[in-house]
Amino acid sequence: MSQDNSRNLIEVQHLTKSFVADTDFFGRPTSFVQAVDDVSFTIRRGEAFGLVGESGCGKTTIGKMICGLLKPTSGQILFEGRDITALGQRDRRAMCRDIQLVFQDPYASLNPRMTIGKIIAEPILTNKILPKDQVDERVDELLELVGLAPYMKNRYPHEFSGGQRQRVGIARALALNPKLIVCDEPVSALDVSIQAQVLNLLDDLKEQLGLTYLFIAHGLNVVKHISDRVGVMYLGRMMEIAPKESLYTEPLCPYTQALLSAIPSPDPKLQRRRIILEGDVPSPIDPPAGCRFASRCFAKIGACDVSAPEQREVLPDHICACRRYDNVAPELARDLSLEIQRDAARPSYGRGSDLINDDPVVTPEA
Ligand SMILES: Nc1ncnc2c1ncn2[C@@H]1O[C@H](COP(=O)(O)OP(=O)(O)OP(=O)(O)O)[C@@H](O)[C@H]1O
Repeated sequence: MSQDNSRNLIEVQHLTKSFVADTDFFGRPTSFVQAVDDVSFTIRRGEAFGLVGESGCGKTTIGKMICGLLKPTSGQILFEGRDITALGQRDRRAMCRDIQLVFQDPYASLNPRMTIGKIIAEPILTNKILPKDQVDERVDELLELVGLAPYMKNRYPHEFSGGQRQRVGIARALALNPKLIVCDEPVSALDVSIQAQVLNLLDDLKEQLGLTYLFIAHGLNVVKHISDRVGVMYLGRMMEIAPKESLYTEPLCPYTQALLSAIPSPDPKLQRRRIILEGDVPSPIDPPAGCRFASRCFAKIGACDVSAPEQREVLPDHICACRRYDNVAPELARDLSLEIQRDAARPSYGRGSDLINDDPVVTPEA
């Protein structure tokens, strides 16, 4: 990864986290869940880094380790060049002011007994950011920043809609002027129409306040709008990292291609070639020895079962951990990003045709 380090706000290096899955009669661990395994990536100042992958692949665990809520098993997290995993409690608390979290569930993340004014003021008072007589004014300012009226501060969370509650959660995260906000699936609990509003708000705040985001989501469609670069995870491993433009048009890893093919087309007259992955995700307690995705990969070769390739920069700024990245038909990648006209002849994939899962093209109703 050749990069100017001063551009990076966060550098995650060989991060690993395992949880105890089971213990024996004496309470000694007998098996472990490998939630995150040797993951490395950077987040540059002022960028939104999207982290995607299906449920259980380790996204939230990474977010929690960056926020200091979980201690890594091994690896480093450099924040402005300092390893936050090695800090003492006081230094970590100070550092945590710079890294705030917006939670997935706006219904569960706000204290129902506090007014939203108090919820937003709490971190300011606890961290003694402002004199008490200025806190009220700051709360009004934060409410306006997230599109809520200051008079609403005397209301309780149950008096707000899901979208409004998520705005309160964002205001609370902004209260300490953080440098990085970890957004853990911030819109997945909201209606689709409200999702777009909250995503637009986050995008506007990023421009206005020069924020940096780690934006966690299940699917590539949610992060497409907001992210500058995207990392794709599978079963604890980082499979691919690329700028948004190249990830969506030139996905190199077969798993990324499968995720992209699952994005529904907004135009019913257009159809997209779907890659249906067969089989289940292996258990994180006993993950495959080679590439984590090998058991479901349509492009795998024998070596994929034996050893996992390292993450490496295979195109400028495009990192991939797949030894088959140059063997999967480029036409397939193009079809996934450009979409195929419904009546167009199906393209021949040549070399890739024996590799891809040639499932039928789904034809939407006219
Ligand atoms: N405290 C814990 N104890 C034991 N196992 C855990 C713990 N937290 C997470 N795990 C396991 O670690 C793996 C990764 O979990 P994580 O929540 O990071 O995944 P995720 O990608 O964020 O999933 P989701 O999108 O569903 O939130 C899962 O197998 C999960 O069961």
